[in-house]
Amino acid sequence: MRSPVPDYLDEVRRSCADDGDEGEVASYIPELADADPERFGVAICTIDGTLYGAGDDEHRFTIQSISKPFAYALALADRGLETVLEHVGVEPSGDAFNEISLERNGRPRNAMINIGAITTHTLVGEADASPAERVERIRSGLSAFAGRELEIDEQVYESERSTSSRNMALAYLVHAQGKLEGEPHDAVDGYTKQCSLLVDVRDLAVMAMTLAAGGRNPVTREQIVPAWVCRQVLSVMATCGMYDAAGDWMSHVGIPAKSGVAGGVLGALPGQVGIGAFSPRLDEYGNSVRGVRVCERLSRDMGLHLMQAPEVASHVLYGVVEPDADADGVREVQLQGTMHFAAAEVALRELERVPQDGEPVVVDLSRVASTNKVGRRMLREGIRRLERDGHEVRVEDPDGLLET
Ligand SMILES: NC(=O)CC[C@H](N)C(=O)O
Repeated sequence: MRSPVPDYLDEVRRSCADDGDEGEVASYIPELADADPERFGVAICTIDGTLYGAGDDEHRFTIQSISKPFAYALALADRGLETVLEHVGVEPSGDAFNEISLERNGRPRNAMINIGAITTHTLVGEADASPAERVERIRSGLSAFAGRELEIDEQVYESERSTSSRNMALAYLVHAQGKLEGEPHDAVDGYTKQCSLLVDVRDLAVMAMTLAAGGRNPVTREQIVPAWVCRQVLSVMATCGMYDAAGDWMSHVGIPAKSGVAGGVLGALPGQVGIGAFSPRLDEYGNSVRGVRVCERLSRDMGLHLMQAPEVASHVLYGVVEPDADADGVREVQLQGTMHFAAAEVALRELERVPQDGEPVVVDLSRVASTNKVGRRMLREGIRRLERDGHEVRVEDPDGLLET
């Protein structure tokens, strides 16, 4: 059998291209104005590292603002949440990406808009790192997310550097507020290099899936940043990733995402999928028109909205064997599925129904696919209480789920 997924992705790409060619290629960075507006690629990466691509999926473009969540991730990993929060907030700005969005205490509102991203750039690496060391930490860190060595597009870098007065003004403003580490000029120069890293949509899909998989690159299997960092980054992406269109995006598409002015869009759905899309024409917010369309289609077709309530709790119980129905007369509670808080609560209610007759009980976990920390703790506590009530409890746990 040939998997239908590539055919589906091709079809999505084609229909999103057919839906019109609105939007304008970014031109405030002179080099970007030369981009071929018809280029259009899309890729998705699954949690086991399988990659599907369609269209111009190997065409390289500069990452631009999609570097922001990853630089934020590295800053969090290198300097810790507290230090990063002292310099950059986590509130949506509702403003355009290059606005002066400062809180009253002088802190940029979030790390997804330029003013916050330039500040975040200076927090990557050791506190006393030189500007060059910082850029290299970012280049190699983003490469680890992508699973290959990324390079800077020198032409785009030079082009943006020659027109970066606005970013320079933003950096000086943060500096004046005492929230910028180092010199404004170094911050903007390094940030511009960070934005000039070259990627294709396959890279974006892997980078997105790494964020969506708690920091483990699904292809290289390397743990790039701790899981708490990804949770923080995805939260800020969900609320601030699409600039002033962030609320509309979250309710409509429901996937934490980030766009860049070169035309890239990255979407990361926790635990499920990483999406990369690219097409240079931008809408009024600076988001790729076709990239946005692709994400809308994928979300709608595949049920990827983050706030779509999952069906879980009703399928926790595989069965209960009453003692008289079983030849050896032992009560058996058979569980299945994924044991997180809601599922374990259902399981505990079933254990609560076991009569206090001092008879042995089997808790069968052989059909349980996985547990998280909370699910494990709750099940262990249920078993402890059954034992305390005088039951001999045998736990069938062939995969050692309760031991980890
Ligand atoms: N939205 C973007 O992608 C902006 C990134 C660009 N390098 C800038 O700072 O203006």
